[in-house]
Amino acid sequence: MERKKSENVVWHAGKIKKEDRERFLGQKGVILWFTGLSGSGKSTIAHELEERLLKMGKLSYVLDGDNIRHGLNGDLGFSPEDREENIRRIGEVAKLFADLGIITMTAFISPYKKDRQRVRELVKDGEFIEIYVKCPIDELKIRDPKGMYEKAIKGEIKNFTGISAPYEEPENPELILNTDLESIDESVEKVIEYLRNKDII
Ligand SMILES: Nc1ncnc2c1ncn2[C@@H]1O[C@H](COP(=O)(O)OS(=O)(=O)O)[C@@H](OP(=O)(O)O)[C@H]1O
Ligand SMILES: Nc1ncnc2c1ncn2[C@@H]1O[C@H](COP(=O)(O)OP(=O)(O)O)[C@@H](O)[C@H]1O
Repeated sequence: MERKKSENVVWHAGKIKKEDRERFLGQKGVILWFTGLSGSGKSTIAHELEERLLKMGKLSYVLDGDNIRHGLNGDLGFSPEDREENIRRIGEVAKLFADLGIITMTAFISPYKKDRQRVRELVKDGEFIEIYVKCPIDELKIRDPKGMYEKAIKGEIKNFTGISAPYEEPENPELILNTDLESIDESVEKVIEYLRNKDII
Protein backbone atom coordinates (compact mmCIF):
# COMPACT_ATOMS: atom_id res chain seq x y z
CA MET A 1 0.00 0.00 0.00
CA GLU A 2 1.48 3.38 -1.05
CA ARG A 3 1.55 5.82 1.85
CA LYS A 4 2.22 9.53 1.65
CA LYS A 5 5.44 10.51 3.41
CA SER A 6 4.98 13.25 5.98
CA GLU A 7 6.36 16.44 4.58
CA ASN A 8 7.57 19.38 6.66
CA VAL A 9 7.65 17.31 9.81
CA VAL A 10 10.88 17.63 11.77
CA TRP A 11 12.00 14.87 14.14
CA HIS A 12 12.33 16.15 17.70
CA ALA A 13 14.85 14.10 19.67
CA GLY A 14 14.13 13.90 23.42
CA LYS A 15 16.78 14.30 26.12
CA ILE A 16 16.17 10.86 27.60
CA LYS A 17 17.43 7.99 25.47
CA LYS A 18 16.33 4.36 25.14
CA GLU A 19 19.45 3.32 27.08
CA ASP A 20 18.44 5.60 30.00
CA ARG A 21 15.03 3.97 30.19
CA GLU A 22 16.58 0.51 29.90
CA ARG A 23 18.94 1.27 32.80
CA PHE A 24 15.97 2.53 34.82
CA LEU A 25 14.04 -0.70 34.14
CA GLY A 26 17.02 -3.08 34.33
CA GLN A 27 16.21 -4.75 31.03
CA LYS A 28 16.50 -4.21 27.27
CA GLY A 29 13.64 -3.03 25.10
CA VAL A 30 13.14 -5.63 22.36
CA ILE A 31 10.43 -7.01 20.11
CA LEU A 32 9.53 -10.68 20.54
CA TRP A 33 7.74 -11.28 17.26
CA PHE A 34 5.63 -14.45 17.56
CA THR A 35 4.53 -15.71 14.15
CA GLY A 36 2.59 -18.83 13.21
CA LEU A 37 -0.78 -20.19 12.17
CA SER A 38 -4.01 -19.41 14.01
CA GLY A 39 -4.23 -21.61 17.10
CA SER A 40 -0.52 -22.48 17.12
CA GLY A 41 -0.14 -20.91 20.58
CA LYS A 42 1.27 -17.39 20.01
CA SER A 43 -1.16 -15.64 22.33
CA THR A 44 -1.15 -18.35 25.02
CA ILE A 45 2.65 -18.45 25.22
CA ALA A 46 3.04 -14.64 25.08
CA HIS A 47 0.59 -14.06 27.95
CA GLU A 48 2.15 -16.82 30.04
CA LEU A 49 5.57 -15.27 29.42
CA GLU A 50 4.27 -11.82 30.38
CA GLU A 51 3.19 -13.23 33.75
CA ARG A 52 6.49 -15.05 34.30
CA LEU A 53 8.50 -11.95 33.45
CA LEU A 54 6.49 -9.76 35.82
CA LYS A 55 7.19 -12.23 38.64
CA MET A 56 10.89 -11.79 37.79
CA GLY A 57 10.51 -8.00 38.04
CA LYS A 58 10.63 -7.47 34.26
CA LEU A 59 8.16 -5.34 32.38
CA SER A 60 6.62 -6.71 29.19
CA TYR A 61 3.46 -6.19 27.18
CA VAL A 62 1.54 -8.26 24.64
CA LEU A 63 0.15 -6.70 21.49
CA ASP A 64 -2.44 -9.03 20.04
CA GLY A 65 -5.80 -9.10 18.30
CA ASP A 66 -7.67 -8.01 21.43
CA ASN A 67 -5.95 -4.66 21.67
CA ILE A 68 -5.03 -4.09 18.03
CA ARG A 69 -7.53 -5.68 15.62
CA HIS A 70 -10.44 -4.40 17.74
CA GLY A 71 -8.95 -0.93 18.06
CA LEU A 72 -6.15 0.62 16.02
CA ASN A 73 -6.61 -1.88 13.17
CA GLY A 74 -10.37 -2.30 13.43
CA ASP A 75 -10.64 -1.04 9.85
CA LEU A 76 -8.58 -3.92 8.42
CA GLY A 77 -9.64 -7.34 7.14
CA PHE A 78 -7.68 -10.31 5.81
CA SER A 79 -6.83 -9.44 2.20
CA PRO A 80 -3.07 -9.52 1.49
CA GLU A 81 -3.06 -5.68 1.44
CA ASP A 82 -4.89 -5.42 4.77
CA ARG A 83 -2.61 -7.99 6.39
CA GLU A 84 0.39 -6.03 5.14
CA GLU A 85 -1.00 -2.82 6.65
CA ASN A 86 -1.91 -4.68 9.86
CA ILE A 87 1.69 -5.81 10.31
CA ARG A 88 3.14 -2.43 9.28
CA ARG A 89 1.15 -0.60 11.96
CA ILE A 90 1.85 -3.27 14.60
CA GLY A 91 5.54 -3.03 13.75
CA GLU A 92 5.54 0.72 14.28
CA VAL A 93 3.68 0.41 17.59
CA ALA A 94 6.01 -2.40 18.74
CA LYS A 95 9.00 -0.20 17.89
CA LEU A 96 7.63 2.58 20.12
CA PHE A 97 7.01 0.15 23.00
CA ALA A 98 10.51 -1.30 22.65
CA ASP A 99 11.91 2.23 22.62
CA LEU A 100 10.23 2.65 26.02
CA GLY A 101 12.43 -0.21 27.24
CA ILE A 102 9.59 -2.71 27.38
CA ILE A 103 9.92 -6.36 26.32
CA THR A 104 7.27 -6.10 23.63
CA MET A 105 5.53 -9.22 22.36
CA THR A 106 3.38 -9.38 19.26
CA ALA A 107 1.04 -12.31 18.57
CA PHE A 108 -0.10 -12.11 14.95
CA ILE A 109 -0.06 -14.70 12.20
CA SER A 110 2.04 -12.30 10.09
CA PRO A 111 2.07 -14.74 7.16
CA TYR A 112 4.31 -12.81 4.76
CA LYS A 113 8.11 -12.90 4.99
CA LYS A 114 8.54 -9.45 3.50
CA ASP A 115 6.24 -7.85 6.07
CA ARG A 116 8.14 -9.44 8.97
CA GLN A 117 11.45 -8.46 7.37
CA ARG A 118 10.27 -4.87 7.11
CA VAL A 119 9.62 -4.78 10.87
CA ARG A 120 13.06 -6.32 11.53
CA GLU A 121 14.59 -3.47 9.59
CA LEU A 122 12.81 -0.86 11.75
CA VAL A 123 15.00 -1.60 14.77
CA LYS A 124 18.67 -2.25 15.54
CA ASP A 125 20.31 -5.66 15.09
CA GLY A 126 19.30 -7.98 17.92
CA GLU A 127 16.20 -6.02 18.86
CA PHE A 128 13.82 -7.99 16.61
CA ILE A 129 13.54 -11.56 17.80
CA GLU A 130 11.47 -13.71 15.46
CA ILE A 131 9.83 -16.65 17.23
CA TYR A 132 8.21 -19.23 14.98
CA VAL A 133 5.36 -20.89 16.86
CA LYS A 134 5.18 -24.07 14.83
CA CYS A 135 2.39 -26.61 14.85
CA PRO A 136 1.29 -28.97 12.05
CA ILE A 137 -1.98 -28.02 10.39
CA ASP A 138 -3.49 -31.45 11.19
CA GLU A 139 -3.03 -30.78 14.92
CA LEU A 140 -4.56 -27.30 14.53
CA LYS A 141 -7.62 -28.77 12.82
CA ILE A 142 -8.07 -30.94 15.93
CA ARG A 143 -7.45 -28.08 18.41
CA ASP A 144 -9.70 -25.67 16.52
CA PRO A 145 -10.95 -23.93 19.72
CA LYS A 146 -13.17 -21.47 17.84
CA GLY A 147 -14.26 -23.76 15.01
CA MET A 148 -12.47 -21.49 12.51
CA TYR A 149 -10.66 -24.30 10.66
CA GLU A 150 -13.89 -26.25 10.26
CA LYS A 151 -15.57 -23.19 8.75
CA ALA A 152 -12.56 -22.45 6.54
CA ILE A 153 -12.49 -26.04 5.23
CA LYS A 154 -16.20 -25.79 4.40
CA GLY A 155 -15.48 -22.53 2.57
CA GLU A 156 -17.51 -20.46 5.03
CA ILE A 157 -14.43 -18.32 5.79
CA LYS A 158 -12.49 -17.26 2.71
CA ASN A 159 -8.72 -16.74 2.53
CA PHE A 160 -8.05 -18.52 5.81
CA THR A 161 -4.32 -18.88 6.52
CA GLY A 162 -3.10 -22.45 6.15
CA ILE A 163 -6.28 -23.55 4.35
CA SER A 164 -6.99 -21.10 1.55
CA ALA A 165 -4.34 -18.41 2.11
CA PRO A 166 -0.56 -18.80 2.35
CA TYR A 167 1.72 -18.88 5.38
CA GLU A 168 5.38 -18.25 4.54
CA GLU A 169 7.53 -20.02 7.14
CA PRO A 170 10.42 -18.04 8.69
CA GLU A 171 13.77 -19.07 7.18
CA ASN A 172 16.06 -18.10 10.04
CA PRO A 173 13.97 -17.37 13.11
CA GLU A 174 15.83 -16.69 16.34
CA LEU A 175 13.68 -19.37 18.01
CA ILE A 176 11.29 -22.16 17.01
CA LEU A 177 8.68 -23.40 19.48
CA ASN A 178 7.17 -26.75 18.44
CA THR A 179 3.88 -26.57 20.28
CA ASP A 180 2.77 -30.06 19.24
CA LEU A 181 5.85 -31.50 20.95
CA GLU A 182 6.56 -29.18 23.89
CA SER A 183 4.36 -27.90 26.73
CA ILE A 184 3.43 -24.24 27.20
CA ASP A 185 5.87 -24.08 30.14
CA GLU A 186 8.70 -25.58 28.08
CA SER A 187 8.14 -23.00 25.32
CA VAL A 188 8.07 -20.15 27.85
CA GLU A 189 11.28 -21.44 29.43
CA LYS A 190 13.01 -21.54 26.02
CA VAL A 191 12.22 -17.85 25.47
CA ILE A 192 13.38 -16.89 28.98
CA GLU A 193 16.64 -18.77 28.41
CA TYR A 194 17.14 -16.88 25.14
CA LEU A 195 16.51 -13.53 26.87
CA ARG A 196 19.04 -14.41 29.59
CA ASN A 197 21.68 -15.59 27.12
CA LYS A 198 21.39 -12.34 25.18
CA ASP A 199 21.52 -10.20 28.39
CA ILE A 200 18.07 -8.80 27.64
CA ILE A 201 16.99 -9.66 31.19
N1 LIG B 1 -9.18 -15.25 6.78
C1 LIG B 1 -8.53 -15.35 7.94
N2 LIG B 1 -7.25 -15.81 7.96
C2 LIG B 1 -6.61 -15.93 9.12
N3 LIG B 1 -7.12 -15.61 10.34
C3 LIG B 1 -8.41 -15.16 10.36
C4 LIG B 1 -9.16 -15.01 9.18
N4 LIG B 1 -10.38 -14.53 9.53
C5 LIG B 1 -10.40 -14.41 10.86
N5 LIG B 1 -9.22 -14.79 11.38
C6 LIG B 1 -8.87 -14.75 12.80
O1 LIG B 1 -8.07 -13.57 13.00
C7 LIG B 1 -6.96 -13.86 13.82
C8 LIG B 1 -5.65 -13.61 13.05
O2 LIG B 1 -5.45 -12.25 12.86
P1 LIG B 1 -3.97 -11.64 12.63
O3 LIG B 1 -4.06 -10.16 12.78
O4 LIG B 1 -3.02 -12.36 13.51
O5 LIG B 1 -3.70 -12.04 11.11
S1 LIG B 1 -2.59 -11.46 10.12
O6 LIG B 1 -1.32 -11.37 10.86
O7 LIG B 1 -3.01 -10.12 9.67
O8 LIG B 1 -2.53 -12.41 9.00
C9 LIG B 1 -7.10 -15.30 14.25
O9 LIG B 1 -7.76 -15.33 15.49
P2 LIG B 1 -6.96 -15.76 16.80
O10 LIG B 1 -6.51 -17.17 16.59
O11 LIG B 1 -7.95 -15.59 17.89
O12 LIG B 1 -5.80 -14.82 16.91
C10 LIG B 1 -8.00 -15.92 13.22
O13 LIG B 1 -8.77 -16.96 13.70
N1 LIG C 1 2.11 -26.57 23.78
C1 LIG C 1 1.18 -25.63 23.59
N2 LIG C 1 1.55 -24.33 23.45
C2 LIG C 1 0.62 -23.38 23.25
N3 LIG C 1 -0.72 -23.61 23.16
C3 LIG C 1 -1.15 -24.89 23.30
C4 LIG C 1 -0.22 -25.94 23.50
N4 LIG C 1 -0.92 -27.08 23.58
C5 LIG C 1 -2.22 -26.78 23.43
N5 LIG C 1 -2.37 -25.45 23.28
C6 LIG C 1 -3.67 -24.77 23.09
O1 LIG C 1 -3.74 -24.27 21.75
C7 LIG C 1 -4.51 -23.06 21.72
C8 LIG C 1 -3.63 -21.94 21.16
O2 LIG C 1 -4.45 -20.80 20.99
P1 LIG C 1 -3.84 -19.34 20.86
O3 LIG C 1 -2.78 -19.14 21.90
O4 LIG C 1 -5.00 -18.38 20.86
O5 LIG C 1 -3.15 -19.41 19.44
P2 LIG C 1 -2.76 -18.21 18.46
O6 LIG C 1 -2.54 -16.98 19.30
O7 LIG C 1 -1.49 -18.69 17.80
O8 LIG C 1 -3.89 -18.06 17.48
C9 LIG C 1 -4.93 -22.77 23.15
O9 LIG C 1 -6.24 -23.27 23.35
C10 LIG C 1 -3.90 -23.56 23.98
O10 LIG C 1 -4.38 -23.92 25.24
